[in-house]
Amino acid sequence: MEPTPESLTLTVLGCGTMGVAILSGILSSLSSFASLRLPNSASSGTSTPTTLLPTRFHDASKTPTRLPSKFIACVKRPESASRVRRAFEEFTTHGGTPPVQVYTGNNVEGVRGADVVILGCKPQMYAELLGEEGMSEALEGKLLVSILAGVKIAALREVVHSSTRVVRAMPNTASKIRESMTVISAEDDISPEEKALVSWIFSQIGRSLVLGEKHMDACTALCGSGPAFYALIVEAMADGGVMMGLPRAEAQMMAAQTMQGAGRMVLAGQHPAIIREQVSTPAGCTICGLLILEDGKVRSTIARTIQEATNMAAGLGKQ
Ligand SMILES: NC(=O)C1=CN([C@@H]2O[C@H](COP(=O)(O)OP(=O)(O)OC[C@H]3O[C@@H](n4cnc5c(N)ncnc54)[C@H](OP(=O)(O)O)[C@@H]3O)[C@@H](O)[C@H]2O)C=CC1
Ligand SMILES: O=C(O)[C@@H]1CCC=N1
Repeated sequence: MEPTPESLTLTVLGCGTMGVAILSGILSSLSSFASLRLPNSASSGTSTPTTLLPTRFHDASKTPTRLPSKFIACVKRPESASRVRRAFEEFTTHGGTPPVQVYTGNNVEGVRGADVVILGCKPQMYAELLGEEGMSEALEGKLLVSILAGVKIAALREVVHSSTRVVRAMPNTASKIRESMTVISAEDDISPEEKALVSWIFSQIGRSLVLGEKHMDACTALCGSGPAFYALIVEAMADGGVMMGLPRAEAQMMAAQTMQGAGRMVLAGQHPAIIREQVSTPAGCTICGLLILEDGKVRSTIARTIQEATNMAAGLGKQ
């Protein structure tokens, strides 16, 4: 994927589980864009974003003028570099160009080559990474998008160059299949073009919305940790099916597809309480099951799970 004059280089500084998920989602989005491009636009030598972008969630009127088309991933260990390279193999171009350049132990170089940097290390490590010799200069004038749980914009600003703009985003592992829910938080120093770029990036890999930073810890619990919580519920539903004689694989698929269906009905505008009432036939089996859930305080347990995970998220990243 050759960069064009309008294109940007995106570096993921600390490319582990989330970095790979985000880059895979973006690469997958860009490859479906490439396959959708009209022949004459492909031969014109330009890659100006058009409404042909295959984004389910992006408002085309807010497409930034420059989009990422070159990618760098920074990791610490050589074995991670091999894992990251393997993860992106499927996006290798016909000419054999690797879709992502992987840097090991050379963060400053990776950031120097970037226009936009996604910070994807563990929360406790940001000061070490951003404090490396030469890093402040490498980040000068650039946009830094932190996906770190619990680390505030003000804390990040303290360790970067004064001209670096900092945005927070909280995506989840479903970025990889372009079904993330990402919450973005930015302050007043971020230009409309930069906001559009961050929204574009995360709308390639799912839905995104903007909220004030005071909500970020709750969003971390709900969106960031959410896949783990829902996975536990899917397992529990499947276990119930297995208990009643269903084969495991089929029970798991039924549980996951039914969860997706319920979620999509809510996204389509149905209130969860209406969904619940419509399924609950008088004297039927659904109301019987719902009462068991209420007896087990499942509603309160799940709500308190978000409460506790939010409190925990708030404490992450403390040195
Ligand atoms: N996991 C999740 O579901 C979510 C996580 N987050 C946040 O995303 C961040 C990353 O999480 P996750 O992807 O799970 O973590 P990982 O541990 O999988 O990834 C961290 C990455 O940072 C790299 N790294 C560590 N030290 C350095 C260094 N000195 N130089 C360069 N790279 C370095 C690691 O490289 P190496 O492998 O070589 O050690 C690794 O690739 C966290 O801050 C977390 O709060 C947010 C939403 C969801
Ligand atoms: O558990 C964690 O700390 C990270 C942040 C959100 C999801 N995983």
